[in-house]
Amino acid sequence: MQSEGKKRIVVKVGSSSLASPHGGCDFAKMKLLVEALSLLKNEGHEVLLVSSGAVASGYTLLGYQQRPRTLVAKQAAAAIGQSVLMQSYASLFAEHHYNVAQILLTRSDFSDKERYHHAFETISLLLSRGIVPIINENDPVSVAELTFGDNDMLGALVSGLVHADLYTIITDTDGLYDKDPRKHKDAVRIPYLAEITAEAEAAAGDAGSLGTGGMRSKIIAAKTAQNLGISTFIGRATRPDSLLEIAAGRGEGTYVSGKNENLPTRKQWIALHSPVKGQIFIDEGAAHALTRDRRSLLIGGVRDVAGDFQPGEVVEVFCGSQPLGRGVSRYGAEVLRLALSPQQGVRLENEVIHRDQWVLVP
Ligand SMILES: Nc1ncnc2c1ncn2[C@@H]1O[C@H](COP(=O)(O)OP(=O)(O)O)[C@@H](O)[C@H]1O
Ligand SMILES: N[C@@H](CCC(=O)OP(=O)(O)O)C(=O)O
Repeated sequence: MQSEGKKRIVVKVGSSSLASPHGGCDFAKMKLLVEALSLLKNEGHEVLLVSSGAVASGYTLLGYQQRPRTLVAKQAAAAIGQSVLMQSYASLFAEHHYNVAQILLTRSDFSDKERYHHAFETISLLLSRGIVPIINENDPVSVAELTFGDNDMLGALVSGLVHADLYTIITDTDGLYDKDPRKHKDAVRIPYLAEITAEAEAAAGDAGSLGTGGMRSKIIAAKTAQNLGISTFIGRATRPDSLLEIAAGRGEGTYVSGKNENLPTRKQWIALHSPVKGQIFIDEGAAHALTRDRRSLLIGGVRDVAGDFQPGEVVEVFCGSQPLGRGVSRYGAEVLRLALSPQQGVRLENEVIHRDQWVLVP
């Protein structure tokens, strides 16, 4: 538990803020970043770093002149660059008397409930011992992550996992502009977003030469964090005290407010990570009970069942063609089908989905 005014902050840093434009890591940029992170820690905040830059730091050592395009070359570059990054972080943090730990994750580590839990336990112990966890995608073994994925989303999911107070995305631009500032001189910065509108999403464009996802992936990640109840900041860290300013709400960039309360871990897993094994179709009365009255789903409101799920697996719930949310079904598909058949006369003692095991679509 953090003491009054002390925050748990996840800081995600993009390749553009760590690597040199011609490949290899930029030690001056990393030194400044580590100083800024250490100042946060000196003030008693808990800090987790989600660091990109493995591919950008490794490709020249692999013998490439430019960032490689093929998946295997990116993976090999990441394998080299990741160890270069960690060596640099370890020695730079040591100057401030802090130790670091490396955690490499893939999406499948989140969808497996046990691995998800272990990641949480490990990170929690590291934080309680004052260590700085440094997290990246496990690029050499992940497939989708390197081609479509981005660390902006990984940072949002890690922020949810550890119930962060603030998610900070450090990039080479001071926030979201109404259009890409690289292409439009008259672009205007948006300092605060209460809601991520379609307009804001449309304004956010692609990456610069070093990054992967561009501003668009940052906005999508901020939307995920928002739905998990976590506020996000997007901007630069150009001075040692930049992160302190950002944590105090005075950063120059874009703040996106978190909606409602932090979503409990169990519900985060259902909403974002669980494999969906089937569908349950319900009538309007049951839809009201679930969405408006926050009640559990009873068999009386179930109209149809699709898929072949087992008890305890996650299903999507629809009213007609409208997706309403996801929940853990207490019963398997087979039993539910028997209960829906008037000839079988099977009665169910309990609710089909308990309200504590249910999340609405955002
Ligand atoms: N509307 C926008 N506002 C701000 N930046 C934008 C916008 N659209 C596109 N960008 C670009 O997104 C880039 C940041 O994304 P990216 O290169 O992926 O960085 P990182 O490596 O930090 O993840 C900026 O350099 C900027 O040019
Ligand atoms: N995991 C990859 C980075 C992927 C990524 O999202 O990069 P960026 O857009 O710079 O945050 C790496 O370390 O090179």
